[in-house]
Amino acid sequence: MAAQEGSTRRGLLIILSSPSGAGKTTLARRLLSADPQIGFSVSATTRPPRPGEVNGREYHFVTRPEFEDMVRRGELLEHAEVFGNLYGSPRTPVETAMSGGRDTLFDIDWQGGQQIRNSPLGREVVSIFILPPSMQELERRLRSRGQDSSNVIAGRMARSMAEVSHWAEYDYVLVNRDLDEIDAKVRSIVAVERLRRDRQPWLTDFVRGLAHEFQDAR
Ligand SMILES: Nc1ncnc2c1ncn2[C@@H]1O[C@H](COP(=O)(O)OP(=O)(O)OP(=O)(O)O)[C@@H](O)[C@H]1O
Ligand SMILES: Nc1nc2c(ncn2[C@@H]2O[C@H](COP(=O)(O)O)[C@@H](O)[C@H]2O)c(=O)[nH]1
Repeated sequence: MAAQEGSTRRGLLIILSSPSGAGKTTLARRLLSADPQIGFSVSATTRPPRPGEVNGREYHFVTRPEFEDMVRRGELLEHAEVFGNLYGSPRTPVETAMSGGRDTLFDIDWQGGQQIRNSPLGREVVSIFILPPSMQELERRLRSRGQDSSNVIAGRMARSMAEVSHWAEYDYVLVNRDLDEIDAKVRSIVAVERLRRDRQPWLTDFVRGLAHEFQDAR
């Protein structure tokens, strides 16, 4: 029987990083609603919830001791301290999705990106860094989000170039000027990455089938 297209592909790990406020969360929501093959990695964090955030949807909100227990038990694929809070990506949902051929989207900082890239799962990583069109626009976006105090916004702006300094570690780097434009670019990246030869293991059997057919016809 002919090999089935996509039958044994491992899911991609799509990592989005950027300075805070450049638009990762907004972009992630768009991608997830447009593509049912992609699931979101819901991080654990010790940060308190923002208005409207729901436990288990945006984040798993945990205490510092609970987070440290998760680290000790090896339950996190990566973890890092960002803006004074702990954040980490739970391992089990990602591994389950990967082996079921479903892709996972991460909204994580450069430290998390580095850890996953350097892990045994690194082969399946597609990493995308999002730049703001200008620092002035970045600050405007942080303010317009209306969810952080002036102090928090000042702290995030102060650390923004430290995050940007890791841009060259990523496979793709995009400037988020227009949401429709960047959304289309990210979707193209995902589509092309799914088509890489090493992500289509069924092709080996398919080509073997072509060879048999060729022999039989001679
Ligand atoms: N292309 C864009 N043009 C104008 N506003 C945008 C654009 N992209 C995102 N925004 C707005 O900028 C604000 C910050 O975006 P978002 O929360 O997605 O950033 P983020 O990178 O996820 O930040 P954080 O790292 O803090 O979670 C939001 O109010 C969002 O609506
Ligand atoms: N290394 C990780 N970074 C993470 C994770 N989840 C989120 N983040 C990053 O933290 C900052 C701040 O996020 P916010 O929701 O408090 O604005 C942002 O850069 C996120 O990408 C994680 O699991 N690991």
